Amino acid sequence: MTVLESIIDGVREDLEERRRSVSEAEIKDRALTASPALDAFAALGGTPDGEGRDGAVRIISEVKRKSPSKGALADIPEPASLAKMYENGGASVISVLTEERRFGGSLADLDAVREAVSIPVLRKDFMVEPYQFFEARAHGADLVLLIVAALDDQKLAEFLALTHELGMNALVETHTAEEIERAVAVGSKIIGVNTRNLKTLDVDTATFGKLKDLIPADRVIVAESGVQEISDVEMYGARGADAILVGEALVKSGDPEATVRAYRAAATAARASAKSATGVSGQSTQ
Ligand SMILES: O=P(O)(O)OC[C@@H](O)[C@@H](O)c1c[nH]c2ccccc12
Repeated sequence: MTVLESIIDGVREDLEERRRSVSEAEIKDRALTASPALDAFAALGGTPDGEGRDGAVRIISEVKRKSPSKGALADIPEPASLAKMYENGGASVISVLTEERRFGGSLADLDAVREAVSIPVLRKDFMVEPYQFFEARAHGADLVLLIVAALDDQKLAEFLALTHELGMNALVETHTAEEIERAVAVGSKIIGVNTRNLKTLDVDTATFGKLKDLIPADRVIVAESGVQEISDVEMYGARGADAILVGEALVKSGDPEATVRAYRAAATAARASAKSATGVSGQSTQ
């Protein structure tokens, strides 16, 4: 069994427990009466036809207590105040892990962050049942994560449609050329390349540059995972990331606000200079 499969087994068990206390009818009702979702695609710099982008590299800042690969990262007693610091530093989206067993997150964290910030919020979890999409919306999420490696084509299409019906966007996460092809084919507007392999947990940040050109330029392209220092965000920016998802480096930083600000500026500058060096949109010479 891969790590991903064993995480999903736990997610399903926890989900059945929640379903026993809040029925599907009830959670649907809460989803449909929640205040409307914010436009995460626009917040990440997306435009309808890919034209007129401003060239800024956005930072998706994550509230992450622990992970299966790294163990405990940070206590985060107040996710709301961390999220507020991220927002003040210029984050474009806040990602909140809601998976409990391996990542120490919860829907209560999502509620707290939603209350605290006015930018879009991503519910970061392992989405395997329609119930979770209603739940995400009911708890104020604007964006959900869809992990291509965890879904067959039919589920991917079904879940993307449900996400859009609920007024949300999806960050569709890939790790291989084949997964990118599937994400593109289903019409994903926001596509992430996770440089961490969720089956083995190995990180190789070069994966982003190798795969990025397979994603059409009218999609919002997100580099995910593996940022340790500012040179990593510069590399992702130079390789043409529209946005970068950062967890560990921000939760461990003594000054999350300044770190987000510095990452955004450095990635944007690196992207601009790579672009002017080659004359080709967002590509480096390698
Ligand atoms: O802490 P990092 O290396 O900056 O990674 C953040 C984020 O990309 C990572 O948390 C992540 C990416 N995809 C996921 C899927 C599920 C859980 C977590 C993730």
